[in-house]
Amino acid sequence: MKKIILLGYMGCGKSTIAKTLSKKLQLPFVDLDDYIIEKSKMSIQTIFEELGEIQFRKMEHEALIALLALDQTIIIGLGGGTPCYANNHELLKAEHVESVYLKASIATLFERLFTNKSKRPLIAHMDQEQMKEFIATHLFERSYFYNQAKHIVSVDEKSVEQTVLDIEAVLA
Ligand SMILES: Nc1ncnc2c1ncn2[C@@H]1O[C@H](COP(=O)(O)OP(=O)(O)OP(=O)(O)O)[C@@H](O)[C@H]1O
Ligand SMILES: O=C(O)C1=C[C@@H](O)[C@@H](O)[C@H](O)C1
Ligand SMILES: [Mg+2]
Repeated sequence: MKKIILLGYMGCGKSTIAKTLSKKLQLPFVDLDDYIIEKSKMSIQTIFEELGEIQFRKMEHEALIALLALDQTIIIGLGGGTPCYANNHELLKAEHVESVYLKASIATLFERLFTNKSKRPLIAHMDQEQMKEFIATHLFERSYFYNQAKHIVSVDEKSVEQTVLDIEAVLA
């Protein structure tokens, strides 16, 4: 069964876009971070603080394997780092997977993340300048993995509705 996967940097809009896409395509949507929260009964911040990032990455890898194996066509919104750890980017090359990289510029990401950083442990403690520098470096490091998606959709200066239309077009 097909899996439509949205991936990209924190704040690129995976969760937001997936909700609208899910209504439009009449397909269930599972957010990988929410799935981990539900299974572990812990918030992402608590997992990072109490178990550490390495344990989070293991939980994330197992959650991805479990969702890809579901006998159901669904939309999955990945965590920002998911394609960049374990062999997750290889799992995304499977034939039944349609992966879509929601590509956002540093400026777009900064604008969306600065006002909304508290639930994102990697950036929660940063000031404006630190965050700009962090996003630039981190996005550069991660782009190698993101660019292996089967489809790339740019999200800069687009409404949620426009991005959803663009995703539908690449999936058609
Ligand atoms: N055109 C737009 N498309 C998507 N999100 C937008 C747009 N304009 C503003 N936003 C805001 O940007 C933020 C995107 O965050 P969202 O949680 O969807 O990203 P994410 O990729 O799921 O991040 P994370 O990897 O941290 O889970 C939201 O606060 C959303 O309301
Ligand atoms: O970019 C990342 O590494 C992360 C993004 C979020 O979706 C969460 O999965 C977590 O905060 C880590
Ligand atoms: Mg999200």
